[in-house]
Amino acid sequence: MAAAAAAKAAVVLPRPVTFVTGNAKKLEEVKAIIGSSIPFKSLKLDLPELQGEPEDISKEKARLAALQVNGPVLVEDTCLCFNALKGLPGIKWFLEKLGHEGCLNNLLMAYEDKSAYALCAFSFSHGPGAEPLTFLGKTPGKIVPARGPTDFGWDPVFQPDGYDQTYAEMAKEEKNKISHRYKSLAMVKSHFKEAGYVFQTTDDDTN
Ligand SMILES: O=P(O)(O)OP(=O)(O)OP(=O)(O)OC[C@H]1O[C@@H](n2cnc3c(O)ncnc32)[C@H](O)[C@@H]1O
Ligand SMILES: [Mg+2]
Repeated sequence: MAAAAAAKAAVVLPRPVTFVTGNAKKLEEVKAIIGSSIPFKSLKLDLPELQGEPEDISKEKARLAALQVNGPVLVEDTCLCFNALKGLPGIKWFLEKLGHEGCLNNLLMAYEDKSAYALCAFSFSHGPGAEPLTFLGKTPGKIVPARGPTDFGWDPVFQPDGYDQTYAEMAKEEKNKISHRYKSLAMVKSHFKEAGYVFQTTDDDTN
């Protein structure tokens, strides 16, 4: 009886979940962190990004992605936030216009406080019209003059607390154990475990 009730309550989702991003470096990390724990495939789409709080940007990305994909989606929005600037600059266009490295340091020149945090907001939507769930992962650190490879965004200028290397200098596996993205995805994975979603295979299950 109890088993029948549980079976009835299970949410059935078409398999796989689509992770929508236009950022190849993000995708690499997400693949490494999710592994085989959630059946997912990726889709490269540049979704319009509103300005606002990271959680709201992420939710809106998930709503748009679910409509485009017509199925379950994961998206994420990541920002680098300076405590001296009350959490700004955060938004993507600000970072892209200024450049990720020298200019970010210059921005903080007037301030003693170089502390910052990397914030990752993953959102999951069951499909078009479903309200997205959001999972926030935050890693504190500080802004330093750029060190290390420059192949992923602001990694060279962000040094997480408790480390003497920047994200860029760390081995990928090391970053993926402590990063904002890792923490947010740990919550996503727990959610999938607890929710006990049942995945129905579709023709689209190519991973
Ligand atoms: O399609 P989406 O997933 O939105 O990809 P995006 O490149 O637009 O990504 P965001 O808006 O979330 O990211 C804002 C900026 O931060 C950069 N970024 C994101 N995650 C990062 C990380 O872990 N390390 C360094 N830079 C990162 C990214 O390259 C962007 O320039
Ligand atoms: Mg984006």
